[in-house]
Amino acid sequence: MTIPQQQTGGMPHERYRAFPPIDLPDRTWPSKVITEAPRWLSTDLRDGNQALIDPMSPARKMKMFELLVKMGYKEIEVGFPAASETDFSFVRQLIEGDHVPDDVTISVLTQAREDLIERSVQSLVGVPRANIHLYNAVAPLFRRVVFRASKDEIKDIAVRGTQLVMKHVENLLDTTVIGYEYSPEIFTSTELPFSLEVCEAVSDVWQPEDGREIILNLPATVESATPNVYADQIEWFSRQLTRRENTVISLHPHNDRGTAVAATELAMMAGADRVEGCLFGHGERTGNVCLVTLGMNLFSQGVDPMINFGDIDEIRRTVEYCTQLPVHPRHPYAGDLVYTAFSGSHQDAIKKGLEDLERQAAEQGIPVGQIAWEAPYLPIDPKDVGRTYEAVIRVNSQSGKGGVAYVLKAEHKLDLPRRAQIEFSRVIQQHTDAEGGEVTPADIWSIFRGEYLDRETPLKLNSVHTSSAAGEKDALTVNVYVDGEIRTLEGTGNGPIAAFVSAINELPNDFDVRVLDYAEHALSSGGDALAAAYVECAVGDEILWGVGVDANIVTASLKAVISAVNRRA
Ligand SMILES: CC(=O)SCCNC(=O)CCNC(=O)[C@H](O)C(C)(C)COP(=O)(O)OP(=O)(O)OC[C@H]1O[C@@H](n2cnc3c(N)ncnc32)[C@H](O)[C@@H]1OP(=O)(O)O
Ligand SMILES: CC(C)C(=O)C(=O)O
Ligand SMILES: [Mg+2]
Repeated sequence: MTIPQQQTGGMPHERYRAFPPIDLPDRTWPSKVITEAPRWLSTDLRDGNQALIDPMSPARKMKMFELLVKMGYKEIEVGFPAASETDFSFVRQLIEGDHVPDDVTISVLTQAREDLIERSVQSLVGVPRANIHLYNAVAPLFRRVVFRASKDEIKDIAVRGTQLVMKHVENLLDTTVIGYEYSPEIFTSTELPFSLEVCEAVSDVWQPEDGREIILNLPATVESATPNVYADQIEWFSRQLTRRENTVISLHPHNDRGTAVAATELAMMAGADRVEGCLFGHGERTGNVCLVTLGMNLFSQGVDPMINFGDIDEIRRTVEYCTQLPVHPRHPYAGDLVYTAFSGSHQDAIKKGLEDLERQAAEQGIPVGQIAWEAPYLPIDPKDVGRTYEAVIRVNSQSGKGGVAYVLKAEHKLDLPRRAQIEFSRVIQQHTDAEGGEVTPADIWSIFRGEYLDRETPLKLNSVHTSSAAGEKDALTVNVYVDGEIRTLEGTGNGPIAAFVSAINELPNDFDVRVLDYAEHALSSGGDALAAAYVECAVGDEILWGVGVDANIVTASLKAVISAVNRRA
């Protein structure tokens, strides 16, 4: 057999260069395990907002702020107040309206320019605690193209900016505790020793000590390497840095390569203390790292994210309202389809998994919600984020018996025997092949009723008169409509079903019925309980299942026999 040879994609890949590896042979992060949540900072109102087609109105910003507070974020970057009157007045609105809880620190971003720093500081008057966040780009490309400045001049922008922050916050210090964050923008594309040199110089100015931390935020402003490179950069930086005990190393990953979550997690393993990101990965270009995915990834590993994602749909709806952008239906943990299985083998495994959890819970006498989660294809229990199981299993042309059976059991308590499941799933398959698309639970129920419960010809049970033991045998008298005409039938047999079958086999219609299998179960408990009966019959040369539901189990069984007969082609 010849293996087909791949052809060149024909694109100009030679214009791009691989990112060189970091020389760190004794790296320790690959064998670390994340055991606690980092300090989180939400930049939804800054980096997220600056990248929206339609930046948030004050009302939308307030909704976002309230959501972030409610979820548990304690550090929130609320804007770039020197950028616009809208941003400035939103910060004022938060402070003057007393919207910032005591345990929440807001921060504002500024370039290292005195007028902008001064304006940013003014925006914070009256808040008990806030962080000023200053940035300047330090990477070679930016030094050459944007700033046209030498390394020393770039370092000087950072140093001077820090001095200016300290100068301008002087007047606030009586009423406000001011913290400081510095970002060497484009950290990941900058020579590590130079980033370190700039950060050390900034720290020399700020003078961190016990009770006076500095946040050094090391952004992947444009993600340009594999996640392991970011981890190496963070481990290298963290090891070299002086005053490490009073420095918070913060990550600010963007998602240009689609690997921001992975890069963040590896960089956390490499020693970072803090993570900046946005809900659902909003932010410039492909966005900032997604705080929902990061938090829920921790949760799914048994680590408390220190954020409440318990009503994921409400969080998603609020973010969609604020950003006016939709969350993808397959977004991890939150998308419409992420706890949904369409394909047959997945549905089968999920159904068995959920039943197994219920069995374990019953055995241990505790609610399912207290059992350690382990279910095929479902990394977390959808109920933990406020979803229900109803939406888990959905049926289309790729679905098998398990999904259909699951819907009938979950929605109508009908627990079909295995071969009946196979038979009914073929009925559904005919429907999906003919119509295409998804079959909703309502469709499934209507098809099921039409197929098994609602057919009334040629037979329809009118009433069961007697069912009594007659010696070894059961005797039965029933009134049945046969082709619309009422008839009283009598029969005997080993049990009421056999008696009924012998009676209908006496009819001139030549039904030729034999019972092959039988199952029954209660549908509900209590005085008005219903029972379901399933009978597999040979009717002439066809093998057919019938289903009957009734308050009386004997009547349910007879209805099931009639159901099978009426389904005969
Ligand atoms: C990676 C990030 O997300 S960084 C945050 C980016 N966010 C934003 O920029 C949103 C808000 N910004 C704005 O609205 C505007 O940029 C403003 C109002 C702050 C400033 O606007 P302008 O004064 O028109 O300047 P502009 O934004 O074009 O800045 C370019 C100038 O600032 C300099 N500059 C850029 N960044 C910085 C910085 N961090 N520190 C100091 N100077 C800087 C540039 O070198 C350039 O200088 P030049 O004019 O001498 O060539
Ligand atoms: C301002 C900085 C932290 C930034 O947003 C980035 O580098 O992406
Ligand atoms: Mg950013």
